[in-house]
Amino acid sequence: MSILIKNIKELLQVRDIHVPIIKGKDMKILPSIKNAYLLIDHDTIVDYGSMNDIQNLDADEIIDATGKIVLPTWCDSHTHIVYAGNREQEFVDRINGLSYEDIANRGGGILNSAEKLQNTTEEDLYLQSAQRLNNVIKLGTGAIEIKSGYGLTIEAELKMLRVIKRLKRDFPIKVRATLLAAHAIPKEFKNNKSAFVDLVINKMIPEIAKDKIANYIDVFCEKGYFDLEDTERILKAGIEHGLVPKIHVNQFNAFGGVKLGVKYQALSVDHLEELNQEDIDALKGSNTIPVALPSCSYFLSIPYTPARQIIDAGLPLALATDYNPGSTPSGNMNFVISTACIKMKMTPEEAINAATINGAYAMNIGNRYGSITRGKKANLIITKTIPSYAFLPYAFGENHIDQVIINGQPY
Ligand SMILES: N=CN[C@@H](CCC(=O)O)C(=O)O
Ligand SMILES: [Zn+2]
Repeated sequence: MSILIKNIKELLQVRDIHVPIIKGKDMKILPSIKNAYLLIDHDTIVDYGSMNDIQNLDADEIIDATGKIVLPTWCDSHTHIVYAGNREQEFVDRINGLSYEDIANRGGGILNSAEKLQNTTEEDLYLQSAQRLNNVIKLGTGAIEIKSGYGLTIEAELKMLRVIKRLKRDFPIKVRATLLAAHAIPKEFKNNKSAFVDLVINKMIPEIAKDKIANYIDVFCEKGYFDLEDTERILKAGIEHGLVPKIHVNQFNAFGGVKLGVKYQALSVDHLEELNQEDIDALKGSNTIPVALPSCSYFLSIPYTPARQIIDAGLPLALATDYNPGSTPSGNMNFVISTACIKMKMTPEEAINAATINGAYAMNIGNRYGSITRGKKANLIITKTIPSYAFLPYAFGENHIDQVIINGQPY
């Protein structure tokens, strides 16, 4: 089955040679072809170019994209979409004056979601999560990372990871799985955190790694959750079991988590709402990509990750949703891109690079995802008729997507 998309107003993120990561000033460059065509064979991009150079290309199906822009689907490298129920009551509590920290201290927050998840059947958890995944694909996400972390017991963490495995099997997009056993300290371990860290290291990581059900190891490195010593112990254990670190750091406090992540060659360090010069220096010369989650800052009214400081220091930056029931009940990458431009002063080119090639890097899937390159997966967004690609972040809150193509098939 082949598809020819012709008369494309502008084809974005065209890279003849695969580019693994985009940093600093280069993030301002978004290569494109105006008045373009793109040819798909089965699930793969096989050719593209200017309509002026098109040579009798034949295809089983032709899509006329006059007035429309075509770009690679979003690569969302940080989500928690497998969760049970919602936390809108906590949202109302925050409106009425409580902080995220106050709610967590009262036994709400992550512990609230863990209780809900433990009391939800695996089938129901799958159905709730599948609905969210289906929705985000329609919003243009073509590759996604999903974390555990609302289980907090071996059984419940395994339940989450099995649901992720089933989503991977049942949906056509690329799914990567992360073990985030150290997401919060369960009530039973309130006064004995080190016993919980021991459980994570001695039982959870070996058991889960044995099933080869996760790709990454994550820790919520934050005051009141897991400190540098806990994080280091967990990362070491994860690495010993073949898991690559990808961590939550600097959401509320900066105290050396970034440097620690770099020391253990984390693929990414995520959140970074609080960031100091020492963190920036640690990232320089490393292979660790910083990941910003602007929808989380928006929802919690906390600072935005200082994108300008990061990019102007010559570093790369990826953008992701953080879709979860507590700090970001939205998986809309289009909103992330708008918010990055509006609130973090990223240019549309920087935001699109951050959400495609750099998002793919943050999941280590750049060889097949993130750009329009011959041989990469035909995962594409076809927009509605819009005046330019800057219109995508500019006209925020509206859906500009006409069609999503996943593995060469309209979704
Ligand atoms: N900060 C840690 N984890 C999630 C929020 C979890 C929750 O509140 O349920 C995050 O990335 O924002
Ligand atoms: Zn998160």
